[in-house]
This record gives sequence, C-alpha cells and structure tokens, in this order.
Amino acid sequence: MMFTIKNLHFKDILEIETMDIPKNKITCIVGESGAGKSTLLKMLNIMLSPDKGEIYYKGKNLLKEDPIKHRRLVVMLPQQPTIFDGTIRKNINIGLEFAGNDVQDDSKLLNALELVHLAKSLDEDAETLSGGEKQRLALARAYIMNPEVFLLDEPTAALDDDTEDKVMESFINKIKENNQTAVLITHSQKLAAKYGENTITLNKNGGGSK
Ligand SMILES: Nc1ncnc2c1ncn2[C@@H]1O[C@H](COP(=O)(O)OP(=O)(O)OP(=O)(O)O)[C@@H](O)[C@H]1O
Repeated sequence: MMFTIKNLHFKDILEIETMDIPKNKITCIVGESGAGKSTLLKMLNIMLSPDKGEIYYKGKNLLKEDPIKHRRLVVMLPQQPTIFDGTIRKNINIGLEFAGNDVQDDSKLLNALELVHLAKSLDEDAETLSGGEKQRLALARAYIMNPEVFLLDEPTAALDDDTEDKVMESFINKIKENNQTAVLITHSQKLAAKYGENTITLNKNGGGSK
C-alpha cells in the first residue's frame, strides 16, 4: 500500500475508519461537492493534519514525517494552482526550486509541455495563458518533479472533453511507464471509468466507502 488510513477524524468533515490507497495504481476519489475530497488530499500531503487517527505512507506514520521531505515524494496539484509572475520556463521549474532540487534544462521542460499538450514557448509570459492552459502548466510543474505519487485535485476541470482526454491519456501512460502512483479527484464519470483502477467514494457528513 502507498497510503493506509486508520480511524481518521477531522472536524465534522471526514470520518474514515479504514482506507487503503494502492501503489502503482490510479485511484479516483469521487463524491459530492463538500464531501471532503480536497481535505483528504491535503492530508496526504501534510498540508492538513487529522484531529484523530493515523495516516501511513509506505508504512511510516505521516504525522512524524518531515513535510518538506514528504512533498518531494508526494506532489500535489491543487484545485486552483498558483501561477507566478514570469515565463513558462520559470513556472515549470519553480516546483523543483521550492523542493530544493536542481532546475531542469529546456529539453526536459519542453517534454513536460508536450506531455500536457501545451504548445507554447518556454519564454512566453505565463500570466497571458488561459485558465485551462494554466492548469496544464501546473500539471507540467508537478510532472517534472518526478515524484512517487501525484495528488491531483480535479486536474482537468478547466479543459474541454477532447483536451481532457488527450492530456490524461498521455499523462497516465507516462506515470504507468515510470511506475508512479496517482490519486485523482474528479467529477467526471468518464474519467473515473476510463482511468480509475481503484475508486474511493466520499460521502458528506462522514465516511469514506469503496
Ligand atoms: N481547514 C478547514 N477547516 C474547516 N472546514 C474546512 C477546512 N477545509 C475545508 N473545510 C470545509 O470542509 C468541507 C469539505 O471541503 P472540501 O474542499 O474538502 O470538499 P470537496 O469534496 O473537495 O468539494 P468540491 O468537490 O466542491 O471541491 C467544506 O464544507 C469546507 O468548507
């Protein structure tokens, strides 16, 4: 297992007796708005801690792990990713910089842009991109960090169906090739049916079920 959760409570939002998230699989988290999907994802990245209970990452208790080190291995793409002033190049490299890693050269950055189907120059100002283009830029930023696990919060919410399909297909093929794991929140039944190998449904006012 990549993550194991036991007896987790968080305010009146999450109550999860037990939950397993497998390694090398695509896990989709589904459930109505407000059910706590983003809250759960943030806990897997130590952005939030439960009031009670334990979360284990590869058998280690997350509450005892260094969040900075953990976030090199487990990278989160938030629902509304931040775009920084400056070029596309800077915006892809900035995740590596924040993690204290070396930046990548242009050929690697261009590979990442290609993977997310963003046909733009690295010198272009990121601020001028559309909402869906910014979302793909942030996905490229997560990808280039080469983590063990991707936590993706509605990564294709700003994309049309056709682009969503292209981006997810190449992204997921790549992470399969690299033996990586993904946990992905989605409202798209189509996406969950096509790519989900494991589905977790969260219900409002409490628990998770499988
Ligand atoms: N740190 C927090 N403290 C208190 N309440 C919070 C906190 N974070 C989120 N909430 C509340 O918890 C509930 C679940 O929020 P969350 O964003 O996890 O839902 P979600 O399932 O991801 O929803 P959506 O599908 O709309 O994105 C919401 O009612 C939200 O207001």
